[in-house]
Amino acid sequence: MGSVLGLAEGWQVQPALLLSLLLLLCLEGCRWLRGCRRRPGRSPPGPFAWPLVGNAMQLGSSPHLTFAQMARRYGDLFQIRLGRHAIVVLNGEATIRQALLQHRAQFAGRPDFASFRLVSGGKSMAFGRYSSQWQRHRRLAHSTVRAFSTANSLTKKLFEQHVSGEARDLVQVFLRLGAAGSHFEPSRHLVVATANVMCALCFGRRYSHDDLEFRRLLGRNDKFGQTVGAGSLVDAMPWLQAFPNPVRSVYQDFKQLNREFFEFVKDKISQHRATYQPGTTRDMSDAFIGVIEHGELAGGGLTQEHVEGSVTDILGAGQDTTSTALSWILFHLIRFPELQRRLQQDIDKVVGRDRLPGLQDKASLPYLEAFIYEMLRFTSFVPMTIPHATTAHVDINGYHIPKDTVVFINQWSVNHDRHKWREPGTFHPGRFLNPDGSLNRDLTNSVMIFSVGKRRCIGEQLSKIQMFLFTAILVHQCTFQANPSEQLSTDCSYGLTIKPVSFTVLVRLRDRYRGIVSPA
Ligand code: HEM
Repeated sequence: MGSVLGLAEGWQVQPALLLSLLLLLCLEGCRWLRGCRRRPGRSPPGPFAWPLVGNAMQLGSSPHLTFAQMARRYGDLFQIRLGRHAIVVLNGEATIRQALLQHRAQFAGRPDFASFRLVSGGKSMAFGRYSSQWQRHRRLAHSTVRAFSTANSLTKKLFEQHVSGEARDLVQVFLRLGAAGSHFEPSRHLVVATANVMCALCFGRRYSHDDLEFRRLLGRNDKFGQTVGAGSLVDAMPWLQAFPNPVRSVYQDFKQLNREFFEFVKDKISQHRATYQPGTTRDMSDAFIGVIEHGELAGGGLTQEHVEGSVTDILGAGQDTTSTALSWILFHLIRFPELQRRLQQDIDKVVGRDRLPGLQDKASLPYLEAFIYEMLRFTSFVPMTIPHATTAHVDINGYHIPKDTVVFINQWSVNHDRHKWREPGTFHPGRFLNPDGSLNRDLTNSVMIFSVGKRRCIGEQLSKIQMFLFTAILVHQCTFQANPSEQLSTDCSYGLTIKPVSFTVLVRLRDRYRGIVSPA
């Protein structure tokens, strides 16, 4: 009955819909013909773009791979169209560095996308357009992140304690879940663990792994990434919102999850405002309230809502990325048991069995660092940066790019460049070690996953500490095994971050209980 009614209603709106589509098609056709006639000689090359949809049908399920293929044909800088947007795609280390470092300000914009305006209550720094106010916002966000993590040895120690506490808790959760020798899905617990690290910094509190409301709040990271990731059709083809289709559903989920996430943060910030005491900084929320509402930036263009915007940005960006990194680390530990054994041997030799690994051990564990860098390179799990836009006309590689052009930056292409990496499709941590076993810093620095230039990630140092400590503590305490009834596949779901398809693990405590981590 419901479906018959639905069909009848559908038929009533269809003529209007068809008319609008036809009109759009005509407008697109005119624009396309004009473009063909007027295309200046120095426009970047690129594949033929169809009216209305442009190159949308060619992107496939992994646009970064498609772009790398297109780069072989058109060069490292080429142009595509998605719906009504001309998009310049940058590939390869030289071209990306030239754009983002030699023309920093010109490539530091963000597109004026409707979805971007919804993030963090419309006051997002990460998705905000480039301006002098944005620069003040970014400086403040960056210095606040540093002040609670790597600014000096004291803040570093405090941060280490937060991460180490979460890693210990995670070991207990894993041992509890695997107590009866059962396999379980680890990813959602990695999300809670990393979100807890960020909640400790932002609000001075953490949540239980069993807190269903917290888990629900964090459980839709994929919908966020599918909407704002490069190649998303949500903003490129706004007319897709006019009738039911998968793009519209993803966008509806995106709107709701942004609302809920922002409300969660807003609630915490209002509690902080109510109990705020000048001169006392309990956490990042207090730090933002202090500077924006009571300090030197009061009345300086950043408003109260920038407090909520900044904290939402940091909490959102901080948990999705780092938890995805940890998922890929576990994935590679079970995929390559021999590498896991080598990591355990190294850690046992340096740390012993009577204490947990800490940051002081980092310099003595080059293979562990190499393993993490190889995970970053191999997966390139933020394959494309958040889309950029040009803030002015710019000439690069002999091509002219007009102001306000959307720019996609293909980090994956840098990490899988055959001229730079031997067998880039092979997982081989040893590539990052010098012949004497030390870490090759030049090579680790050239892995591109945090972007470069004015939009470079502000959480890089903080997340590197987390990746090291979580991995070291998990591997020191536990052995991870794949589920023999599961085929481990390197397939992944594409978005702003690419995630492994769901997999389960078996976790065993390595030693008898020695009082470091309490038994399950
Ligand atoms: C392994 C973990 C992480 C990776 C791989 C990563 C990667 C990235 C990338 C690729 C961008 C986009 C840069 C661009 O558009 O050019 C970015 C931006 C950003 N990241 Fe991260 N990130 C990570 C962790 C974090 C953490 C822990 C935080 C929080 C402290 C954070 C906060 C941000 C913010 C606020 C931006 C926006 C910067 C801007 O637009 O100026 N990220 N990150």
